[in-house]
Amino acid sequence: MKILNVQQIREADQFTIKNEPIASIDLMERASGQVVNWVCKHFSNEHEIIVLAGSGNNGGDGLAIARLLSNQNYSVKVVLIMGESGSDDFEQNLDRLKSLKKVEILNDFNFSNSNNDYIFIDAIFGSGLSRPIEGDIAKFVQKVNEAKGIKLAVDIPSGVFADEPSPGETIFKSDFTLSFQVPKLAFMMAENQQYVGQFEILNIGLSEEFINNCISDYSIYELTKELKLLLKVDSIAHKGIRGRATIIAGGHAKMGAVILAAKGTLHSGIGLLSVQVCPLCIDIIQNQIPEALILEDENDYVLGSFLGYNKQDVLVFGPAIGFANKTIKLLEEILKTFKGQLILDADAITILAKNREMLELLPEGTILTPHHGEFKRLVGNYSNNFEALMQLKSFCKHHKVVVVLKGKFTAVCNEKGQVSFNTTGNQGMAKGGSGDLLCGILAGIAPRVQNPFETAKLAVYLHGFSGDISLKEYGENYMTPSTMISNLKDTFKKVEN
Ligand SMILES: NC(=O)C1=CN([C@@H]2O[C@H](COP(=O)(O)OP(=O)(O)OC[C@H]3O[C@@H](n4cnc5c(N)ncnc54)[C@H](O)[C@@H]3O)[C@@H](O)[C@H]2O)[C@@H](O)CC1
Ligand SMILES: Nc1ncnc2c1ncn2[C@@H]1O[C@H](COP(=O)(O)OP(=O)(O)O)[C@@H](O)[C@H]1O
Ligand SMILES: [K+]
Repeated sequence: MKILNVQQIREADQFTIKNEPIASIDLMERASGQVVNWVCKHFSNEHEIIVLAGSGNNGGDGLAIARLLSNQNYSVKVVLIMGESGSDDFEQNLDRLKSLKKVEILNDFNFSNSNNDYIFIDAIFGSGLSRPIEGDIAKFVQKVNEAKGIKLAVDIPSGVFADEPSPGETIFKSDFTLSFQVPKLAFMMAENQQYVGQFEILNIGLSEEFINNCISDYSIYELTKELKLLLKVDSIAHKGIRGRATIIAGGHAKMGAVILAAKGTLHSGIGLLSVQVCPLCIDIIQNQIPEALILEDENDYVLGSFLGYNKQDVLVFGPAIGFANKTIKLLEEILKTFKGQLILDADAITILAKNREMLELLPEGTILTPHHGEFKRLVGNYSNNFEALMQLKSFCKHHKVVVVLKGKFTAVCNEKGQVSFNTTGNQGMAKGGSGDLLCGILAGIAPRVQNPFETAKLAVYLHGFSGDISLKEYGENYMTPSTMISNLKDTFKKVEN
């Protein structure tokens, strides 16, 4: 699903109006109708509706929504935030609303009576917001934020800038944002989560042709039939064609990361899994993961032996591996020689950040999986996710690699600076070991997907999906990376069918 910027959305509106053709007021009616359908589906007409309308087209939507909900027998009041004159479509909708005579139109609202059954619909500002909300409007928004009731934003919460950090202090806090046709980039930024709440994309029939032709670096990942086919196992398959993966992670007394990654790889369909381990840790792997072949390191406490790896399709290097000189040398040797798919996580990323000359050795198409702390070590500090995104794009373009920047809405970026956001996953995954499991899934599917960007997007999706099943099954506190491993079962079943 493509993410478009405000300028592109405006052009899509205009293109649709001209070429469908449809009058602007009718397009507004169609958009408002979609909001009303959504409200009717989710909330009964026992709720009291308060529409907060600005004077632009977002306000025009609000007035149309008020009329249409009233026609569906909801009790509706409208608060005009900026007076009675506005855009042409606003004024036309205000006339239509007045002639209906069923909806009370106010210039202020007494919030003291509001209760949890109230639904406040924010149609103050939409994508036309051009400066922070200030003065009386800010005070009003503040009051709504403090009031009891369900909060719902039309298109975008008032005060959120769609394509850049929102500069204002006062921003409408929605429980739900019903956005027209395409998601906005701002929705993918974790700092906006408190304003956006849960977002839904409503199809308002803007020209598909126009949207398909729009160029955008940003999209939201969606599983397609083609992607599912990549994971299909041929009926005459043998282990050799399902790929060979080696995990180089952990060290003495740090075997948890290895086990989580290894199980992730195995349960994602790899043909042959090898694990490089210190001699003292061999028993742990053999007990925990009998399927794994052991590559014995010559060091007792850290990993440092270069073992060739020339038959391997994919190598994972880094989780809990530490920073011993031998380990750094091993990574350097691998960067210089390994020809398959390399996946670098955790300590490997910190090693690169501290030994910057090694960054120049990164093979094209390497997948790196930093969380924000690790990514800042690579690119320097940033203060919001928009800045992080710019750093992400320039890092990937410069080094010709794929980076999985982990967090809420994990961003996967390729060497062209194209970014795909993931919407599966949840807060229950914020536990040590989740990242190790992701590395394992990446390695498990990489040999079959055969493309680092597609591998990374799909693995992040599957990882989050198993997290979502775990959330349902065990709850956000009880769930662990280990429950997610068991939930890979249902994740893959879904993909396979
Ligand atoms: N035909 C179309 O173009 C469609 C537009 N739609 C709606 O139109 C919205 C965009 O409408 P507009 O472009 O009129 O923009 P808005 O409705 O967001 O309002 C912009 C108006 O507010 C003023 N303004 C901006 N920031 C302000 C601030 N901080 N304080 C005070 N005033 C401020 C602007 O100068 C402008 O007059 C979309 O979000 C969507 O809800 C939908 O009806 C779908 C169709
Ligand atoms: N609030 C959240 N919402 C969605 N996903 C999350 C959230 N918190 C963590 N995750 C996911 O969990 C994983 C955590 O990885 P990481 O921080 O590397 O963990 P570790 O190194 O401890 O294994 C990432 O894939 C991240 O996207
Ligand atoms: K709004």
